[in-house]
Amino acid sequence: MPAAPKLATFPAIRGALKFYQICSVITGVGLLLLCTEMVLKYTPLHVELFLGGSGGFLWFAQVIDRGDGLVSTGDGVNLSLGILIVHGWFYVVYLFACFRVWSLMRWNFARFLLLATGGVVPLASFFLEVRVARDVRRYLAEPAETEQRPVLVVDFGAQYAQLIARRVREAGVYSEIVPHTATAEEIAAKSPVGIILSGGPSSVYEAGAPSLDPGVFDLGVPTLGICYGFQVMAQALGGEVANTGLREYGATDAALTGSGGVLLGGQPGEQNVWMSHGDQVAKAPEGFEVLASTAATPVAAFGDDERCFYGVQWHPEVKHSDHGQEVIENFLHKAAGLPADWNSGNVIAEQVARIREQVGSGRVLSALSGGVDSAVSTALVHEAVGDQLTAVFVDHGLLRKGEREQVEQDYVASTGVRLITVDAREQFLTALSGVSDPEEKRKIIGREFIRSFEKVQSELVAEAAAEGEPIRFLVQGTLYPDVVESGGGTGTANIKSHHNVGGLPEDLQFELVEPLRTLFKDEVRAIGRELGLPEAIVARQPFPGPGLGIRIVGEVTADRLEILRDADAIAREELTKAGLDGEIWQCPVVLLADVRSVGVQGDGRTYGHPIVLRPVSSEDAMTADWTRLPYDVLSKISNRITNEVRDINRVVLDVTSKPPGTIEWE
Ligand SMILES: Nc1ncnc2c1ncn2[C@@H]1O[C@H](COP(=O)(O)OP(=O)(O)OP(=O)(O)O)[C@@H](O)[C@H]1O
Ligand SMILES: O=c1[nH]c(=O)c2[nH+]cn([C@@H]3O[C@H](COP(=O)(O)O)[C@@H](O)[C@H]3O)c2[nH]1
Ligand SMILES: NC(=O)CC[C@H](N)C(=O)O
Repeated sequence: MPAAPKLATFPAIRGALKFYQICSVITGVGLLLLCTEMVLKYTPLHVELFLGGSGGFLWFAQVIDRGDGLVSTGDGVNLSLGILIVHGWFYVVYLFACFRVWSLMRWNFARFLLLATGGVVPLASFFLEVRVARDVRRYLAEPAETEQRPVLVVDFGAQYAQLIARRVREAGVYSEIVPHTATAEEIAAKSPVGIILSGGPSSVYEAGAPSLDPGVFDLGVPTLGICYGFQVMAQALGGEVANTGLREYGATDAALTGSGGVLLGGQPGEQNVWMSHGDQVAKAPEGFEVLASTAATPVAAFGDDERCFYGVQWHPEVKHSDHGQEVIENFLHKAAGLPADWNSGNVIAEQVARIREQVGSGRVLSALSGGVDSAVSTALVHEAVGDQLTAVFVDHGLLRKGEREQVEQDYVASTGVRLITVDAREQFLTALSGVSDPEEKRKIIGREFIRSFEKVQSELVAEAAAEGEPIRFLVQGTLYPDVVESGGGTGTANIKSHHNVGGLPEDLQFELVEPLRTLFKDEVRAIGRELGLPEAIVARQPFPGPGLGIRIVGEVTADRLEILRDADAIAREELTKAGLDGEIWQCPVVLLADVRSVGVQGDGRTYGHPIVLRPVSSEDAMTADWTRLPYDVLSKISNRITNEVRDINRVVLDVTSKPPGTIEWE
């Protein structure tokens, strides 16, 4: 079955259905008239209907068969001929109406051909119209019942849009992010139960600053503005935003005005909030009550209970705001009245339904790396479509020691999914030969991944001798941070092209199935546990898809890979032995292959490469800190690597947080 239509197309689908229904009735009636006209003309009756002329207002004139064809004898307007011409032309309009519904609904081509028969088979258009209207209406009505209605986070290019969405989900309410360019109609089509306007780097009064379709404020949806979003709200609703020269960055004391209203009620009158702004709301819009202020910002929070509009100048989504999560929860539960009923169980039910709808009876390949993300996405799709799924693991030669065997044994043993391993070591190494630019490496790896999946799909099709129909769907364990870092947010910079997002080739033929695309790793782990995946898989530390390829600074060669693989195995073994696996997020081991330093080993001079240890702690990989590992563990790792791994004479520790560094070196 073709892909499911997008929510944003719902208004267009409704319009197209109405147009199609009108056209169906006209075409159906036209066709019946045409049939009647033909019966009258071509059966022994041999008459045609005329308007005006010698026979009166409406009359039948004989048609004479002269042997070489039928000849009209009437004068006036030949209605029979008119019906024929009008129906012919209107059939073109009818086909267009069918095409519109068909393409918006993304039905298959056979269905279009069926709809087209409505204009040539008597009565068919009436039956088809009933079927189409029922199917489309059922589809339009379904999401409200089966899909979670979201709180939409409108992204104004914020660093923290994803963090806001995450905090909302932590409060037990489903949340999605939309760009600020979304129109009121597109937002309405998602049936949001709340809207949160994010922060952003611009100033609302500057020309070209990101703005919001003013119609969004007329949708009657409870709305909370944060920082830039607070200022957008103030400006759009008749307040004033100005640059007074007073700025606040970091920890700031805020004082509630009175009880703080619904938004801040129950919180201490004086509290520490985290600010990051240079502009401020100089005047709250009509109907709003000021709820808090700081020394530099008289209007630091406001609310209009009647319209359920609220705003705060500070960032309640960051942990540094002492009562931040309470602000978000007050907005969601008390102001907007939303229950805390979203959890990983809902995600499973919803995603399973969505996947079934998207994939239908088609066959699916799932890119399985053995990591948490792909293990969970594969398990979800397996739950949805069972044996239609085949998992594919690519051994690209950039894996760690023992990884291939682990994936082949662990995953298959615990899930029973059919797994195909592709040996693409040669292919990847050849493609990477001579390349040392990180982005170029990532793009090559992304492309070779897809080429490997394409190879498997043609082999599978050939194996099943399956009417030659290609496998169109490819499952990837893409998470939200992969999308954002690849520049997939609105106005967000491309930090690095994650192979599964920004590194995909332009000629990609697969339709992607990415059920985890809006989620963070810890949310994905919760879903994995809910699906019954073993802890050994769910708790695995992340390992990037491009593997050791982006941990060799310099050209990737078989020899360098072997060195890095040995060093990595030692670091992992010692960290596990010391019981530190649960404490760190991951510990990339990086080979500075294009760097050499002088050393002394066995009384002789060495000129070897350094290895970098990068242990990091993180909540979601969007930010990270370097992990303070015990010295004796570091010392053990360093000793073993310099002793046991050839060509390595130095081990260094990376003590950079993210930002400014990223977790991986490339
Ligand atoms: N060797 C591989 N074979 C097949 N697919 C892969 C491979 N490596 C990565 N992928 C695909 O790319 C996606 C992104 O990789 P990524 O490393 O972010 O996720 P992961 O490996 O599943 O999980 P984790 O980040 O926890 O290691 C994976 O979810 C998977 O779909
Ligand atoms: O599947 C992936 N494909 C990639 O191209 C990629 N690059 C980084 N990572 C992993 O993502 C997290 C954040 O890494 P960075 O701070 O280096 O961006 C860390 O957990 C990294 O290991 C990747 N995962
Ligand atoms: N963090 C923000 O949203 C900042 C908003 C705006 N640019 C200001 O400086 O006030």
